[in-house]
Amino acid sequence: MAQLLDGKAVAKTLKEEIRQEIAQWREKGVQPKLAVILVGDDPASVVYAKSKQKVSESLGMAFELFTLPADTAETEVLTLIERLNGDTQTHGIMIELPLPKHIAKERIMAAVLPEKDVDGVHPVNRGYILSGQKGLFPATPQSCIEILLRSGVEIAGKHVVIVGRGETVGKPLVFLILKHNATVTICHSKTPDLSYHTRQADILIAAVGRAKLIKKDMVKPGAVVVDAGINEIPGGICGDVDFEAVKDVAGLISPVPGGVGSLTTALIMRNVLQGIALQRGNQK
Ligand SMILES: Nc1nc(=O)c2c([nH]1)NC[C@@H]1CN(c3ccc(C(=O)N[C@@H](CCC(=O)O)C(=O)O)cc3)C=[N+]21
Repeated sequence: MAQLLDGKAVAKTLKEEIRQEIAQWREKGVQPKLAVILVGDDPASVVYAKSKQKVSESLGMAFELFTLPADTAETEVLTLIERLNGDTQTHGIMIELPLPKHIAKERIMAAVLPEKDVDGVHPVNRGYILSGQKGLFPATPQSCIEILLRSGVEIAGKHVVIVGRGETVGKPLVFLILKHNATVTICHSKTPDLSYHTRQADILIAAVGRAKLIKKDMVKPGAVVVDAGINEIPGGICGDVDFEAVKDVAGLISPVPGGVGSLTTALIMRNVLQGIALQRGNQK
């Protein structure tokens, strides 16, 4: 039986660090603040926005939710973003996705000031992750890195196989992993003989959004398995890894829930703090 990569325990330590850093800013007269824009009433987005509010407040971060009706014009959303870009009291801005169809997601994502783009979706930040520069990067790929490093798993020199090439997890993760000096293979739905590749992994990361895709015979004995998937199933959520089977062959494995997902909200908060540093020009 594999050992667990305990996301909840890692999140607790991470939140404590963030809470302290927020307290330090407040002592200096800066109240870190996150603004979230929710257009329409996508039920998952409502839950995620509320969860960010709860975590913000528990860490001493100010939070404001802007809820706009589903038929809000794109220009109106852009006007709100412009106002928040210019508001020195707001350090992080994120827009809950999906947006209603009449709004061009790309224009919205490009409108947020890169230094306030705590979701890491602005084209400039997507570029910085490639070039290895300081920037704001998406929370879920950062969560994969943090759960490994903070559980004592070395990344450098390992063969990391990522399954999934999505814009929010798989693709950005390639560059974060490379920065940690691992060798990276990226696989996806069109990869022939997927299990050949996954069996080569010292560290296997699943981020495809297909429930229990990764089976026992796809994992090298003793490998570290990180599950970044969140799939809704009757009665709850499950990951991209068939946990019950894979736990018998892996050396370490992250559960869902209680794994990678436990860190993502905290990493949004850390991005707000990173954003403050960028906004002040002292690249921290
Ligand atoms: N519009 C939008 N906003 C988001 O914020 C958003 C999104 N879409 N799409 C997906 C990602 C992922 N994300 C998570 C946040 C918290 C947990 C979390 O706290 N998970 C707990 C379990 C929570 C439960 O039991 O339901 C855990 O894994 O331990 C997970 C995942 C937000 N996202």
